[in-house]
Amino acid sequence: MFVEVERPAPGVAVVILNRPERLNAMAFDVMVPVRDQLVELGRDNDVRAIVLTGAGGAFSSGADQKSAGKPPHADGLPRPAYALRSMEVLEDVVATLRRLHQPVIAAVDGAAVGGGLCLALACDIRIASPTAYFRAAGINNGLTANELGLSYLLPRAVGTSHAADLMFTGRDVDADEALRMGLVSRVADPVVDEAVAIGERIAGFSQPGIEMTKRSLHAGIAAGSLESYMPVEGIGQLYLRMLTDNFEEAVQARAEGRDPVFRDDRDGGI
Ligand SMILES: C/C=C/C(=O)SCCNC(=O)CCNC(=O)[C@H](O)C(C)(C)COP(=O)(O)OP(=O)(O)OC[C@H]1O[C@@H](n2cnc3c(N)ncnc32)[C@H](O)[C@@H]1OP(=O)(O)O
Repeated sequence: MFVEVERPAPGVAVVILNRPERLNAMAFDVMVPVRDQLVELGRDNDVRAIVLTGAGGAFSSGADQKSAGKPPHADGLPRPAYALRSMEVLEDVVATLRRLHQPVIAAVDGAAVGGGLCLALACDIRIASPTAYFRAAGINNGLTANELGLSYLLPRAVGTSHAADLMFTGRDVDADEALRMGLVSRVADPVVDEAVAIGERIAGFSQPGIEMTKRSLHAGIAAGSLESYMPVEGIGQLYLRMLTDNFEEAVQARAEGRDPVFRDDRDGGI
């Protein structure tokens, strides 16, 4: 199996790209099962946070340049249509990461190159090991550096100046520089343990609170204007306020000097 799923702590699943001999390159027999596993975990209400990582000291070296294999349902297609199907498989993984209810934490060790960088960017949180490095590699391959949403995701993560630097130069960014530019939020060793600890913390909060926060975060990043967006965000806050007692519990717990215990089922759901 080129994909492993582990459950190291309550509420936390770890999805591991597992083809270390190719630095977890994104062949179809890796990425189709990754997509399927993510969809499966998205339907599992006991999974409150997901960690995405790679086996053997690499996150992913991007598109498989040796033997990517065949995308599903592409037999007999002319070359341009075949190429489109191939991209769609990889794009679907990026879109799935974003669509999941649960926050996804990329735990990057070693290479996050080309499509591997895009996978990390599609996650909600990125953390790096001290030996992680990142490269927008399209340009190094004589192509464009626009792939799998990179030109959407990267400027939103690090700003246009850093994004342009990385996309036009194809240079490597090490973990410390990635931290400085905001490409990752932490450098930690062992990186997966840190990611699981973040997942456990997330799993302790209100489930709809976390889900709504993920929705709001990404809607906010993509919103056209602050003034049109604030009411949308506010409705999310009110929705939680009206449908749970969590806010009252948080205030009460603070007054009593204890940790709050959140319950999300006052009205038995919607
Ligand atoms: C839509 C998406 C588009 C894209 O993703 S475009 C980007 C595609 N990816 C790349 O251009 C990266 C290609 N790989 C590299 O540049 C280097 O690798 C690295 C910098 C990532 C790592 O270098 P080092 O640490 O020296 O390792 P190593 O000896 O080059 O690789 C170890 C084994 O892994 C295989 N491998 C590495 N990357 C890929 C890949 N992308 N596709 C298939 N195999 C790969 C190699 O060949 C080799 O294997 P062997 O020892 O048998 O020669």
